[in-house]
Amino acid sequence: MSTRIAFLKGHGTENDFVIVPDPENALDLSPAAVAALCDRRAGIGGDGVLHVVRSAAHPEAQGMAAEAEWFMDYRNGDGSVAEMCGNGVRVFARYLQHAGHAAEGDLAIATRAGVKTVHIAKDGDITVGMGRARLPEGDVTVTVGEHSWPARNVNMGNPHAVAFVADLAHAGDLYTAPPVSPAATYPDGVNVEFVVDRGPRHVAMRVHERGSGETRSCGTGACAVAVATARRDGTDPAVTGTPATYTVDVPGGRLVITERPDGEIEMTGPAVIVAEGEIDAEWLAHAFG
Ligand SMILES: N[C@H](CCC[C@H](N)C(=O)O)C(=O)O
Repeated sequence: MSTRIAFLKGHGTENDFVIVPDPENALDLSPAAVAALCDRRAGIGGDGVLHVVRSAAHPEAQGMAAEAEWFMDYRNGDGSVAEMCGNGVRVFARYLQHAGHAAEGDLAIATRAGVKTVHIAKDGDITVGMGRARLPEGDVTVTVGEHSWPARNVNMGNPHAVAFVADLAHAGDLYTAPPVSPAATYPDGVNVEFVVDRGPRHVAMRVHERGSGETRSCGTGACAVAVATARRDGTDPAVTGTPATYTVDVPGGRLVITERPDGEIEMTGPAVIVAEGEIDAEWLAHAFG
């Protein structure tokens, strides 16, 4: 029998991930291997992979090792690398707790968008310090079939285009990436969110994620949506001097986003480890070429 590789399956508001613990960064997780793991028929299935590596063992995280012992090497389901994954950080923290590497309370996690502070609460919810949003000047345009909308360009470490629509059904089937123009705005692709109002400080969204397609939830996307909505509503905390908290309903559940007057954004939501098992290393090495 060939070597076995441990994995776990987890999700945060049904944004689901294959977790691959690899403290010494010994595995060669090629884009093809990631796509094989995420394949929902021939693999384990997931929107992405959380490769769990000690920061000191990864060239992109060594500089953060003094601050954060663990590095979330996040990959999208198509094998591409993304700067940040909000739901992924919560599930990553839950894995560290599950594996005995973290307890309730605060911990720091290294990511490609810098070190994120995480709080694991007694009630099980996890809060992530997501940092500040960047909102480059100028709207972009999102198109689905006959419909086009202006959209806010919001960067949460990764790129987002946030469009306010009258009905989430107008986003269509989201099987393919909605065209965003000018395309040059996002040379490396973009996550596209569609938003409707549900009440005061309460919205609902759908998302087409770069590298994963339509997902049931996007943590960085929910933050981008909350920030864009606060600008639309005139509740920008930097202007009002008071924090703005928005409830963001995603198809897979609910996230709560608070932006503070200093621009720092906190996201709170659930994270669940569903299963654990072993992968045949031979299969992974040859899956999908
Ligand atoms: N697809 C995203 C990364 C994952 C984001 C999402 N799953 C989240 O929870 O933030 C991108 O390529 O920027």
